[in-house]
Amino acid sequence: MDRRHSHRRVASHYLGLAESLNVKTFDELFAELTERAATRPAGSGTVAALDAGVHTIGKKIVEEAAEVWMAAEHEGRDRTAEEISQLLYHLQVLMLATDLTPADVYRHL
Ligand SMILES: N=c1c2ncn([C@@H]3O[C@H](COP(=O)(O)OP(=O)(O)OP(=O)(O)O)[C@@H](O)[C@H]3O)c2ncn1[C@@H]1O[C@H](COP(=O)(O)O)[C@@H](O)[C@H]1O
Repeated sequence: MDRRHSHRRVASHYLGLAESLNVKTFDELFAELTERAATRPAGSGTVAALDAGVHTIGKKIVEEAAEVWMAAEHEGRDRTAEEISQLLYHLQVLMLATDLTPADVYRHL
């Protein structure tokens, strides 16, 4: 099975789960980003980040991690939660760029 077909299968699986929930979970966001990577819609920030490559994505992760730290020390719970969501997003972009799925990560938790 080629990589693009595999991405579509994963996306289809996760998008099915997302329909029954009111908030986006980690797995649902991953499904959405997987679909973006496979279909490459115009204007997608995810596609732009993937095209920029692992080095650029990695720098963004470091930046977002610092913003999480600063928010936690100085900006309160809501801002911290928002920054964590952005960090999770960029981690997922790195997972896609390195061909990792949530299952690959979960097996280490
Ligand atoms: N959850 C996110 C998400 N979190 C963070 N980000 C990106 O990360 C950036 C983080 O913001 P910063 O506060 O660091 O702002 P910034 O420094 O001005 O950002 P940059 O200009 O440096 O990218 C945001 O501007 C977004 O580009 C996200 N981009 C997309 N998503 C979701 O991912 C899905 C796919 O998005 P697209 O690929 O853009 O269609 C959609 O559901 C989006 O809601």
